[in-house]
Amino acid sequence: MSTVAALRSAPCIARSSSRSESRAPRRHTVVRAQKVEEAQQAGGVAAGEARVPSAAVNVIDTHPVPRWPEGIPPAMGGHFMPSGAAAPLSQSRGPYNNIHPLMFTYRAPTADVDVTVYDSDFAAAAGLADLVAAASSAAIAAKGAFTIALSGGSLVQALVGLVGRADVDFSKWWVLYVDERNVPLGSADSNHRAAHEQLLRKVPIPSSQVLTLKEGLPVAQAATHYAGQLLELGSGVLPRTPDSGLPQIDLVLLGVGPDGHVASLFPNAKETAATEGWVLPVSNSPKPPAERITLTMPVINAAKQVAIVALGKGKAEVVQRALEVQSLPGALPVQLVQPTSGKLSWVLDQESASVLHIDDWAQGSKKFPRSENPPKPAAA
Ligand SMILES: O=C1O[C@H](COP(=O)(O)O)[C@@H](O)[C@H](O)[C@H]1O
Repeated sequence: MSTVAALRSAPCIARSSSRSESRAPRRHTVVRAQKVEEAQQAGGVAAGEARVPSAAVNVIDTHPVPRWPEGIPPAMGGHFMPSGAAAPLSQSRGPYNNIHPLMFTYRAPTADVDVTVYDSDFAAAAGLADLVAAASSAAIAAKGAFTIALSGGSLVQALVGLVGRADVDFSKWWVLYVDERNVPLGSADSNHRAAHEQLLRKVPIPSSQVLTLKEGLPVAQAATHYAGQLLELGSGVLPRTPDSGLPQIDLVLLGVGPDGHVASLFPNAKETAATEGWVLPVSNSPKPPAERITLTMPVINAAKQVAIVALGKGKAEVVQRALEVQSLPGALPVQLVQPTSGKLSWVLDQESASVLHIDDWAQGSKKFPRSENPPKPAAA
């Protein structure tokens, strides 16, 4: 197995075997992540090898045409031939050759990814609470405030582990929404309502520090208004990234839909490809309700830390696709979540991780697409 393949498949894996009554889950590190540069320093990868398709997952070359003289990278849906080389670029001129190839691009991740598998959803909620508490303490120590962006959907149920945490200074929190449905805040469809019921009403966060959607506006105006609220926070609470001037949220908590959507960034939607703007309107969400506002992918990726929380059997398939099968860019928005300089963590439980091939990762044998992997030798 080449080092390249090993590195491509080497997020930091930890399995938790916490008992449900324990707040601090026991963890057992199975694989330690190794950054490309570290491997190069250690002589594991020749400098030229860290190119496309490279040691990093989700890399797409964005050079002008001809872009992939050695074939479409597996990250773009190309595949390996039995020799191990990428399949050659197709010359066929089918009906789809008007697709704009640069609408979606993947970047090389700059940081390690860690994946933690907890024994149960309860243990995952406790682990998530630890992760949030640590991020909160670090931010408050650094700037006296903590900004956290919450998703809706099933994620909010995993936030219950935060209730009653005496080590968290909720008075310094600023709560934003990763996405929100353009409905009244009291609606059963409102992400704010769900977060309020599960967490916000149970912890002492000042209500003025919870940034909610302005009700009753056309969706485009609602998005602009929400972006305005973020701008008004000022850089003491919400610093800007030095290079791009994007807001740097301390912690973004994402759920992931079975179709791979995160926030309200849906597969192959134009909002998912947006490279500018902080908050966008979505007027035709394939998942009801149709009208939403959403942070953009660049804002999500500018965060100091991002955690993707996927729990339960219903998430098993998308988790496996996201972590083990490269999709065409944009087809699985969760694969576009690659913090520019921040850390990315996956929080899973046994059910959502049930179809992952984690043992293969430890051997560094993961190759995309999964079906191209050689069969494992039968156990003696
Ligand atoms: O519509 C939404 O869906 C996603 C995923 O929700 P889940 O219930 O399948 O976990 C969620 O993350 C997003 O915030 C929400 O608006």
